[in-house]
Amino acid sequence: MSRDWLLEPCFAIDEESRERARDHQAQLTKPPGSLGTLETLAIRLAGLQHAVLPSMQQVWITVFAGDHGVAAEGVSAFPQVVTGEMVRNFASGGAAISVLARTLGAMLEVVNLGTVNDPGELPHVRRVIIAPQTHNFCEQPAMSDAQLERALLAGAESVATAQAAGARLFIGGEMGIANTTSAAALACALLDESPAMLAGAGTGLDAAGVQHKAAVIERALTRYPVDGDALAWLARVGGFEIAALCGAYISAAQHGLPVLVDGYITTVAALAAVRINPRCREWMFFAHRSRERGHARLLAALEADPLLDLGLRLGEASGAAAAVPLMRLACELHSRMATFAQAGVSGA
Ligand SMILES: O=C(O)c1ccc[n+]([C@@H]2O[C@H](COP(=O)([O-])O)[C@@H](O)[C@H]2O)c1
Ligand SMILES: Cc1cc2nc[nH]c2cc1C
Repeated sequence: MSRDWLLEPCFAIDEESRERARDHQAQLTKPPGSLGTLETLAIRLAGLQHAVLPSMQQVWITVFAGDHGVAAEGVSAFPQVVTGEMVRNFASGGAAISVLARTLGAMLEVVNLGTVNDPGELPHVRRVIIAPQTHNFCEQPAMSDAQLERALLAGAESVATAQAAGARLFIGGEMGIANTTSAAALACALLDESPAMLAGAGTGLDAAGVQHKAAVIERALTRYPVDGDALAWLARVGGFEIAALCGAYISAAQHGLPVLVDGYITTVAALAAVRINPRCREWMFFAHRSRERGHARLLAALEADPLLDLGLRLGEASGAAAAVPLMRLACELHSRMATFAQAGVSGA
């Protein structure tokens, strides 16, 4: 299986639509710039969607789920069986993201990439079982190159389905017990940062638990050569769902579909995607600053200014879903407000 597709160029941004959207904003009945980020969101989206009046009606959410061998190191507050149990909960409509997606009228897909207690065939769950879990990366690389390529491609497949369904925004979420350990290890490798800076409480570790988690990451990282690109590090310490998100972000940018990045783990996947194909950064919006320690450092590395800061640390695309109404409001204001001329209001 090839990975050459990851380096294909990203879709062109329509600068003319973006500039016409900027001019349009200047004519709306408000002091210029007074709607702040609600203005710049609409202007950026115009360039990305190739439309002076962008739309945020059709939103697609994929939650990628996978289990992690490093869970055996006692790095999560919850047992590993929760990953598979939550896949079932996503499917039956009881999870936070199920409620959020229904409320937003967003399409929700779950991709099971491998869970230790496999919930089997379920409605709205696509099965791309790579293995029951990754290897414990303290002992051996988390996955083989072939497994990495399969996971990256699973992300691209979700983007293709989203686009065929008419989505104007792609949201990726994740579910995987111990995946904050995997994400932190990957971030430490990519940013040359210490585990103490980037390892946090995850699902709810206490201070001693976080210290243990940082020590596990420290020990794991010393197993591997210091060099290596983002793909090498994804295979060494990543997760199936993190790799799938990375593939989705790159594919979305290549196919002209803007993405809204969720929380800590998804931001690490976004960082890996940008390292692999830097122009995909232009297609990313960042939803929120997670409570997880290190997220601010990751956002800074991506020069990202997230829309919300609500103290969320759930994952499963919940923070991104919470930011969708703001993106919708930005589009509605942009396309429905009266201009000074239409309303007979005097300009400055
Ligand atoms: O997205 C976040 O910012 C976030 C922060 C902390 C935890 N999580 C979620 O919690 C799970 C991983 O936590 P842990 O402690 O098992 O590594 C995983 O399913 C994530 O979706 C997510
Ligand atoms: C219950 C539960 C739900 C989640 N959703 C995303 N990560 C999660 C982790 C746990 C533990």
